[in-house]
Amino acid sequence: MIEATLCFPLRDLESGTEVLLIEKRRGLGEGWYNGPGGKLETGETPRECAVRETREEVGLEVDPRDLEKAAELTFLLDGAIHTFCHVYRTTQFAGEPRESPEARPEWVDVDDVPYEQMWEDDQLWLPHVLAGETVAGEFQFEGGKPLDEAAFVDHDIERGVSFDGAARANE
Ligand SMILES: Nc1[nH]c(=O)nc2c1ncn2[C@H]1C[C@H](O)[C@@H](COP(=O)(O)OP(=O)(O)OP(=O)(O)O)O1
Repeated sequence: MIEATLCFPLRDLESGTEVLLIEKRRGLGEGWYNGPGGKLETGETPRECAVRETREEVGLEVDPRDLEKAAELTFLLDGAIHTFCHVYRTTQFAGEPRESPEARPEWVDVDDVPYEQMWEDDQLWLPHVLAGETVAGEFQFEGGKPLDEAAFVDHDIERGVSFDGAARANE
């Protein structure tokens, strides 16, 4: 099982709230929009991974304490857990987004997210994450690897979950 993260930086403008998305240039979901993120490295906590990936992919500095846990997503492929993903949002960050070999960053109005150019499951959970809610979701894919070529067949979503338990405070 792969453990991974996604991070959604948010900024408030007079015109509304924007989220920093990336157009992914390589790896799983290449060519699609997502948040900065990636796989945990050995010995790393999910928060540390989200901070590192956000720095590596778009050059923003985030303090792990400013990351708000927004979702836990389980992606199953042919009945087995393929990826467990920790999702964070933050309104606190330093620096200006810049391109990297992995990602092209783009600020997007939260009401104008390009769901048709994203993982099919994103439209089911990301609107809640961007609205400040918490989500636990399970998403089933079928048809063999890789996950981004498999068919999205079923899902189960719980909203308003708590991630504040002592054991999970640092996740
Ligand atoms: N169904 C799905 N919906 C979604 O929104 N993001 C998904 C997803 N399945 C995987 N991801 C994300 C989670 C994680 O951020 C990323 C993992 O992709 P990769 O395995 O290609 O890792 P990356 O290459 O981005 O990371 P590193 O290799 O660790 O730099 O894809």
